[in-house]
Amino acid sequence: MNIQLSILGAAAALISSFFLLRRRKISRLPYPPGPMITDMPVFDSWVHYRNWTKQYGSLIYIRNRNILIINDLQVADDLLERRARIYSDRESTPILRMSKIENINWAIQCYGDKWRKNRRFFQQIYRRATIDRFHPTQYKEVQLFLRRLFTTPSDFMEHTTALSQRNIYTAVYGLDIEANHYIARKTAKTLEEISKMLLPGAFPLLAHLPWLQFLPSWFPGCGFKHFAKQVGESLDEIWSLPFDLAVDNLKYGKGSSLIADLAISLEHKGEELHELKSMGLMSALAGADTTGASISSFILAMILHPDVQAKGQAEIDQVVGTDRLPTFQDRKSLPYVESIYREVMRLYPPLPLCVSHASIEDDVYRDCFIPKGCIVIPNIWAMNRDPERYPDPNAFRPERFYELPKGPFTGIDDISAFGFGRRICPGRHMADNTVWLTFASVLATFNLGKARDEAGSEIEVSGEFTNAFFCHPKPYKCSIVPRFPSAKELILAARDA
Ligand code: HEM
Repeated sequence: MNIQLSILGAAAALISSFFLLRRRKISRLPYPPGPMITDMPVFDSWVHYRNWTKQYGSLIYIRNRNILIINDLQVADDLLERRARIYSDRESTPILRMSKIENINWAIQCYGDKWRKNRRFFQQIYRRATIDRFHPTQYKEVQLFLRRLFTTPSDFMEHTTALSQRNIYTAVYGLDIEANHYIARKTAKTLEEISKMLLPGAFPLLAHLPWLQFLPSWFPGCGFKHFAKQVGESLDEIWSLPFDLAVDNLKYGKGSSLIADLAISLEHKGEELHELKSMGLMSALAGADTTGASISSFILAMILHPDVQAKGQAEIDQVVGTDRLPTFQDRKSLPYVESIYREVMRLYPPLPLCVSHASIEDDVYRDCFIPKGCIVIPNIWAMNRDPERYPDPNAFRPERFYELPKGPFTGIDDISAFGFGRRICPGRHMADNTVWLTFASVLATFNLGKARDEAGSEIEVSGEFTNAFFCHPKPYKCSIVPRFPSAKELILAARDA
């Protein structure tokens, strides 16, 4: 017995000295090049990060903040996909810990069993094989969107927000929730606040003086404590409120829903019930703004590129005709529309800096040392504008996908707007369907153009985007008119479809 113990002890000592020696050896390697930054840029940071490439290359390490910025798709693929075991963690900052939102918002949960269970549960609902279950909701909501565009075209931005929110509330909770509903407003506000917490440079004082978190909230400079607490309470509320409504509706015979049906079947399983509620929360939180941003960017792109719009419309007229709306079955026959979709997602990724990943182990890449605990920022915006991969990268040119030898219908994971590796967006099949169907249906029925002022002159569109965590067009004006007389009938007839 004693001999066995000594052998085990010797083996353990050998293994730990091996790892110690290895760490010493690899930590002598240089870090990837990069600047020393006191305050990280908060606005247009993806542009700043891309501009650093000229000086430091596409892999940039900020040593005093332990932040790695990836500006290149190949590097993202090498690290976040192929070494996903190392790079699938999230950073747990003091502000996030204070808000206690990690417990139910698993998009920011650390890589571990809890996150794994939540994600597995979520994926069962949104996996590709069963994603068609959402088609009826998607048709219904897109048709409602068309009718609203027809009735009050100048409110198109509100209609876009409503479409992306309603799609989730109807599909998951069976609730008829408009954008001005308390739940929708609270969710949008909470998301805005959480995204503030996720910005690398957003709480500079706390980043420099982390011990401030232990002082009371009335102490000068500690207002962030109150903010964090209030975000935690808001999140709790939107975690429960729509869920309770959906369950009550089922109990009192007012209608069933995906989430309520599952809740009944999981009634006595506490942990799974928790995951179910988080599934609903995460759908609303992660799914609405991102989808809305893509649709808004599409409308803007069509105004600015009437030639592209006309080509998309011509393809639909030829393949679908003018007496019905496009369906998912038409998708594979509409390569130019697909190319428009891919180009919108390339140029205007709603989350230009993805959601930061973090590493759980020391690593060596291209002869450089990347330390454990490193925050990894995938700069999707820069990757999608890489001139080697996309010549003339700032031009909106769907032909770059249309003219590919294999055509535009490559896998959904080729759209790098959805992130990477084990953290890749698990709602992407749902998002892909909603966004595509909206683009195709709008092209089929409306002409989008610049609005005109009272004197009849075109109102210029700035083409500006928000520049913090989310990237979506700033408010702009637009003219939306049915393409031909029978388009009006098509839009209104869809009510009974
Ligand atoms: C156009 C629409 C969408 C875009 C561009 C988008 C993009 C993203 C991105 C970039 C991430 C981070 C991935 C990473 O860390 O590597 C993400 C995560 C996530 N998305 Fe989406 N998303 C969209 C729609 C949706 C929808 C509709 C849902 C739900 C139905 C959803 C649910 C989630 C969840 C739960 C996560 C967290 C995943 C995790 O941390 O493991 N997203 N999304």
